[in-house]
Amino acid sequence: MCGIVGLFLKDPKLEPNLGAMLTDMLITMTDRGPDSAGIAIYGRPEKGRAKLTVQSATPDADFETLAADLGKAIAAKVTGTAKDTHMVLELPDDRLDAARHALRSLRPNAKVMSAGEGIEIYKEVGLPKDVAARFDIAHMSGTHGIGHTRMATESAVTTMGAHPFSTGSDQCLVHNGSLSNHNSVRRVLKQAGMTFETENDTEVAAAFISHKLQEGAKLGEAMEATLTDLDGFFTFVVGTKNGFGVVRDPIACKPAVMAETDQYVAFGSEYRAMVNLPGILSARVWEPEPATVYFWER
Ligand SMILES: NC(=O)CC[C@H](N)C(=O)O
Repeated sequence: MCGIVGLFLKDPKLEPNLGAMLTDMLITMTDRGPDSAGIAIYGRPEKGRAKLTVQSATPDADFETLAADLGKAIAAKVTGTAKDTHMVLELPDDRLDAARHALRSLRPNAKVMSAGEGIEIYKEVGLPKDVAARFDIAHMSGTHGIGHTRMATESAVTTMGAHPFSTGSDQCLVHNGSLSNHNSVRRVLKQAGMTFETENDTEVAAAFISHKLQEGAKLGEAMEATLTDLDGFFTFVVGTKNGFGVVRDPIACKPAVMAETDQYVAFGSEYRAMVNLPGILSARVWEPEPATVYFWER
């Protein structure tokens, strides 16, 4: 099981409703994954600024002076917005690497959920309705987003084991299925310098795509490579700063439905995730083909 939803907006008029639409879609998929839930939201990037979303199990202690401490450490203006166990830190985009580095010594127990110009990732153990409420996802606006509700197969039920996984700037991936060769792919990626936070198979898929993108591949090419190099079952939905992609393994036993109108492209593990979207009754609705890469970029 596991439930996936995704929404890539073409019509800017829908942007204020992105969080509300994704929340509704994800809650519909609750019975596909009771363990943990997460959402990646891509907001419109602000020129010269970047965002670092961090999570802490002890937010009161860790977040109170974090923005000021980080600002001092990297000699730049840093602002922080806390939501429950997560905090979004905004800082100059050329100080992002320095900020990640400083965070490791300033707050050794804080975890980086995502980094980039547009992306924010919120994920925790729990049901979609509770996770979405904790982070007030329904009031977030943005250009595209991806949600996931997990029934664990490959690693422990923890915050870091929840999807989406982000292994590169403005990148994320969610997965329904299980990979049989993730340990050997992880070894190869580690040798190439990629680092991992969990024993999870999906994190390997995310890092595989990030590594291909770092090597200069386009999103479509990186996703195509999963079909030859990753073994097992998968439906993947991938997000980048400007793009949104879907790919299923050649057997495609993990369900997937897509819908497209002039206003959006939507993904659901099942059609019922999309029933409340505007104009769904006249949308083009189809099942993505096995071993076929679909992607949209602005
Ligand atoms: N049920 C699933 O699709 C699980 C996805 C992935 N293998 C995980 O454990 O996180």
